[in-house]
Amino acid sequence: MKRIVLLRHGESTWNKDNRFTGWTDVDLTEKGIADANQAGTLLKEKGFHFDKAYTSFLKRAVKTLNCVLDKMDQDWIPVEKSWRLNEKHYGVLQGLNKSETASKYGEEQVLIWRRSFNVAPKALSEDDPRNPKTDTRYKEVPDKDLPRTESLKETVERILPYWKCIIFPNLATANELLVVAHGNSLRGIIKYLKHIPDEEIVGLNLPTAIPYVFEFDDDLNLKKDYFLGDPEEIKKLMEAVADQGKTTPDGRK
Ligand SMILES: O=C(O)[C@H](O)COP(=O)(O)O
Repeated sequence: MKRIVLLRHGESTWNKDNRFTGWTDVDLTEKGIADANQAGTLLKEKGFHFDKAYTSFLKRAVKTLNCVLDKMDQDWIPVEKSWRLNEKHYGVLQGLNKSETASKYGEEQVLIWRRSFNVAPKALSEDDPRNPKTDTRYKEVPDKDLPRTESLKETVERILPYWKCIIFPNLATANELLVVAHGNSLRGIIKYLKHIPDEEIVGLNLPTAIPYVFEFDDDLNLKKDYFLGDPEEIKKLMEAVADQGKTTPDGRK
């Protein structure tokens, strides 16, 4: 049996503030660090031994990975970072509060921006200081590949070459791989792995720092997938993520 664990980063400062983040490079909160440490402890308890780990160019994912590996005493394993594992680019929504955006444009519209497959938010203008072309970390990436906004479809299109050519082929020799990334970049990978139809992906919300295990047989066919943790608790966490796009995200009337 071979396993790949997908892990969304721990709580970030903009998760806490309920802001659209995308490619903005915000840090983990104290809680986010604690969440990441807890995920590492759980993975260690469950006996995982990763051959290699992958993460994005964004510090909330990189730091989560570092916490996890430290808790597992596996700091030494090879780690590869790729811009292709970055979060979905949220265009001009980046920095806006999700509830305030729902009050202004409606919850339905925010759901489309957050969870639909085909719709992308309005793109950053070329002269916007947040345009990734001005960020030195992406200097090796051809400008045509650098997003100013993305739908989930476009996010999947930039991730899949990396998944198919770099990550997945490793399972031929490795037994266990870890991928630490983001809510929507991981939704894209999960959609691909589980053949989730476009119209059903809207219902998938990933909680922060909960390991999601994918088991493959020796012919690399997917056999089983499951979250590590209490199913009731995970369901509540997923609902809370979905509710972030409501006008009253904490359930107040
Ligand atoms: O970019 C973001 O805002 C988060 O990483 C994911 O947000 P979402 O759950 O609103 O897509």
